Amino acid sequence: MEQEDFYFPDTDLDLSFTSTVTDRTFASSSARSSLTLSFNDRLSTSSAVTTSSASSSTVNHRRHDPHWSAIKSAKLLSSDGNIHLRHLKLIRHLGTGNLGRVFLCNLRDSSARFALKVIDRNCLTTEKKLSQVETEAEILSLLDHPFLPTLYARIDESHYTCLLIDYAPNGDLHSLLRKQPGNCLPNQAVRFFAAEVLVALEYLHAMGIVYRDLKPENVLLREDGHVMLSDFDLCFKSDVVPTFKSRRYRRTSSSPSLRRRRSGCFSVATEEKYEREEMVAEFAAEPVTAFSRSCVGTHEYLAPELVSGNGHGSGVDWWAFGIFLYELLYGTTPFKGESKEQTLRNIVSTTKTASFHVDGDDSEEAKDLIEKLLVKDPRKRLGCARGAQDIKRHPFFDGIKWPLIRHYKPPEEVRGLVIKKSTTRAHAGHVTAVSPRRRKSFLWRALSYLLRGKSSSGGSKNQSNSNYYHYVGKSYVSRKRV
Ligand SMILES: Nc1ncnc2c1ncn2[C@@H]1O[C@H](COP(=O)(O)OP(=O)(O)OP(=O)(O)O)[C@@H](O)[C@H]1O
Repeated sequence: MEQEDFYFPDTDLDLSFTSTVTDRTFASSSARSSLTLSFNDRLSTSSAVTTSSASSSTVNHRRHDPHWSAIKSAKLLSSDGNIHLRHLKLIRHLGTGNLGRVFLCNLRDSSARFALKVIDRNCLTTEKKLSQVETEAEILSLLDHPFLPTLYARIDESHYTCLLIDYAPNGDLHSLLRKQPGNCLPNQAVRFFAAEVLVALEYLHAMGIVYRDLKPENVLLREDGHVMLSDFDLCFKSDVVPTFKSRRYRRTSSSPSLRRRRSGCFSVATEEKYEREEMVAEFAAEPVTAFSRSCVGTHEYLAPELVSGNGHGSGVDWWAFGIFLYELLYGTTPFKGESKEQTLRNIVSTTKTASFHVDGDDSEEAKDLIEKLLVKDPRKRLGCARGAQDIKRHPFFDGIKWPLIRHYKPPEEVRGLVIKKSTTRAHAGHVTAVSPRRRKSFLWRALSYLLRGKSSSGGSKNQSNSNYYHYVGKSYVSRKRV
C-alpha cells in the first residue's frame, strides 16, 4: 500500500493530527503505564523546572549531523528564522502516550527523519499534566548524549506544544523482549543494553536529573541498534556536586590469562577469580541530596522508599536498574503480584526478596549485581553513594571498556533487531572520529601544500630558490633563538 503523506496546513492545525495512518504502535497492549500519585509535591532540594525554548543552537560537535543540517536549512528558509509546523511533513503515527501522540515526520525537502511529540494542551485536564509537559521539554533541552534523544525544536502553535526529537525506528526493548523465547535476552545482549542504559543514567544523574521511569518500554532502539532512553515527564531535577577522588579499590576479577568467551567486544569470564587492589581516580556526580515525595513511576519498577512515600532520591533509579536487569534476564519482574496492590506490598515487605529461578554460569554475576541493586534500604543500595561508578565496576560488566561503549557492536543475533549497517558507522563518527567534511578540508590543505611545494620545485629557478632560502633562513633564525 502506498504511504500517504501528511502536510501541516498553514491554518487548520486540528486536521493535521487526525492521521488515520497508524503503523506499528510500539507500546504493546501489555505495556505498563506510569502512575503519578502525589503524596507531597514539595521538593526539598529539587528545583522546579521552568519553561524554556528548545535547544536552539547546534552544539559544535554535532554541526555535521544531517538532522542539524536539515534544521539549519529550514530555519534559513523560514521568514522568522524558526521551525513551524508547516515545515514538517507527517509520515505516520508511531504511538500515543499519556501526554500526547508521537508521529514520524521529516522536514520538507529533506530526508532526515524525526519523531514529533504532539501535545494538545486543551486535552490536558490537570495542572500536573501541564507541568509534566514543561518538565519533559526542559529536560530534553538539556540533553546532549548518544543514548538520549536530542530536542531539535520546540514548536508552540495554537494549543499545541510539539517536540521535535530523534526518531528511534527499532521500537522499544519491551516489544523486543516479547519477540524472544521466554521473553528474555541472552546474557551478552543484556550486558550490552544494560551497559548503555547505565551510561545514560549516569549522564542524567551527573546533570542532577533523577529519571524515575526506567522500564523496557522507555528504552527505545535507534536505527543502529544502540539505545535511546525516552519519556522524561516524570523526572525531577536537583543539585549535584561532582567529586573527583582517588580511592583504594579491591577488585575481584578473572585472570587475564584465562580463556574468555567472546561476543563482539563483550566478554564473560568463565573461570577462576582472583583479588587485587588498585588505586583508582574516580569521578562521581551523583545527586545524593535529591529529594522528592511524589510517588511516580511504574508499579513493578517502584523502589520501596518511593512506595512508602517518605521521600526518595536518585537511588530509585538504581533500584529500577536492578528490576530492569532482572526483567531482561528472566522475562518478568521480581515483585510482580496478582494485582498492582499486591506488587506494591511485595516491594515494601521486608521479608520478600527477589528470587532467582534460573541458574547457570552466566547468571551468578548478574544475580549478585541484581541483589546489590535490589537492597530495600537505599542507604545500603549499590550506586546510592557514588553513583554509576560502583555499578560499572561490578564483575557483571567486567571487560567493558566504558569510554568505547558507543562503538561496541549491538547484539545482531537478537531476534527482531534490525540493524542498519551504514548508520552505525555514520553515528560512530558523530562521537569521536574526524567528520568527513573536516577530513576533506584537511586533505585539501595537504594537497594545496603539496601542490605549492611541487610548483616551487617545478617552477622557475628563482622562485624555487627564494622559497628555499626563505625557509632555511627562517628556521636558522628560530634555532639560534632557542
Ligand atoms: N523518538 C521516538 N521514536 C520512535 N518512537 C517513539 C519515539 N518517542 C515515542 N515513541 C513511541 O510513541 C509512543 C508514545 O510515546 P510517549 O513518549 O508519548 O508516551 P509513552 O512512552 O507511552 O509514555 P507515557 O505515556 O508514560 O508518557 C510510545 O509507544 C513510543 O514507543
